[in-house]
Amino acid sequence: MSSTDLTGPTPVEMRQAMGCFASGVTVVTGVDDGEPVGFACQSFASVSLDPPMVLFCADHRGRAWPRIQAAGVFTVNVLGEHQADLCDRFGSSRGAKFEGLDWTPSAIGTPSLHDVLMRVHAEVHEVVVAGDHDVVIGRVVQLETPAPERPMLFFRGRFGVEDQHEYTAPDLWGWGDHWG
Ligand SMILES: Cc1cc2nc3c(=O)[nH]c(=O)nc-3n(C[C@H](O)[C@H](O)[C@H](O)COP(=O)(O)OP(=O)(O)OC[C@H]3O[C@@H](n4cnc5c(N)ncnc54)[C@H](O)[C@@H]3O)c2cc1C
Ligand SMILES: NC(=O)c1ccc[n+]([C@@H]2O[C@H](COP(=O)([O-])OP(=O)(O)OC[C@H]3O[C@@H](n4cnc5c(N)ncnc54)[C@H](O)[C@@H]3O)[C@@H](O)[C@H]2O)c1
Repeated sequence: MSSTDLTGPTPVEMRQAMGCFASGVTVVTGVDDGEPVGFACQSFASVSLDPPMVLFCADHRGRAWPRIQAAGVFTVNVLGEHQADLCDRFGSSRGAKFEGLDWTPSAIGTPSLHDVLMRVHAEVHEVVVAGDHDVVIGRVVQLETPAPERPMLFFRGRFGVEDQHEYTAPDLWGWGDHWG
C-alpha cells in the first residue's frame, strides 16, 4: 500500500488514540469587558525558554477563546489532583463557569484560580489556525507556583491512571496484538 492510499483516522479514532497520551489539565482564563472567562484545556505545552513561550490549542467552537484573544492576555492555571470539580466546571458548557468561585486578579488582570500547582501569565504572541483549532503561542510575563500539589492527570478520557490497569486499547485499525 502506498502512502497515498491512506485516508487517515476518523475523529472518533483520533480521540480514542490520542487519549493514550496522558497529560495534565489546565484552565485557561482571561477577562473580557470586565467579565472573567475560561475553559478546561489539556493541550498545553512549554515552547521556548529564551524568550519564554508556551502554547495551547483552542477549539474554534469554544466561546471563551475569542474573548481571551480579544483581550490579548491569558493565564494557564495547572490543576492539582484534588481539583476535578474545577475541571468539570470549566470543561463543560453547562452552567456559569465563575459563578460562586473565588479567584484573584493577576498582575495582568486575568483570573488566578486558587490552590493550583502553577500559573503561567502570558501575552498572546501568535495564533496559528490548524484545522478546527487555533494554536495559541503566548509570551510568558510571569510564573507562579503557589501549591506543591499532586497533578491532575487526564488519560483515556478519565482522571488518573491507578484504576485503569485492566484497560484494553481499542483495536482501531485491526492490528490485533501487533501494537508497536
Ligand atoms: C479534560 C479536558 C480537556 C480539554 N482540553 C481542551 C483543549 O485542549 N482545547 C479546547 O479547545 N477544549 C478543551 N476542552 C473542552 C473545553 O474545556 C469545553 O468545550 C469548554 O466547555 C469550552 O468552554 P467555552 O466557554 O470556551 O465554550 P462553551 O460556551 O462552554 O461552549 C462549548 C461548546 O458548547 C456549545 N454550546 C454552548 N452553549 C450552548 C447552548 N446553550 N446550546 C448549544 N450548544 C452550546 C458551544 O457552541 C461549543 O461548541 C477540554 C475539556 C476537558 C474536560
Ligand atoms: N483539544 C481539545 O479540544 C480537547 C481535548 C480534550 C477533551 N476535549 C473535549 O472535552 C470533552 C471531554 O472529553 P472526553 O473526556 O470525552 O475525552 P476524549 O475521550 O474525547 O479525549 C481523548 C483525547 O482526544 C483528544 N481530543 C478530544 N477532543 C478533541 C478535540 N475536540 N480536538 C482535538 N483533540 C481532541 C485529546 O487528546 C484527548 O486527550 C469532549 O467534548 C472533548 O472533545 C477537547
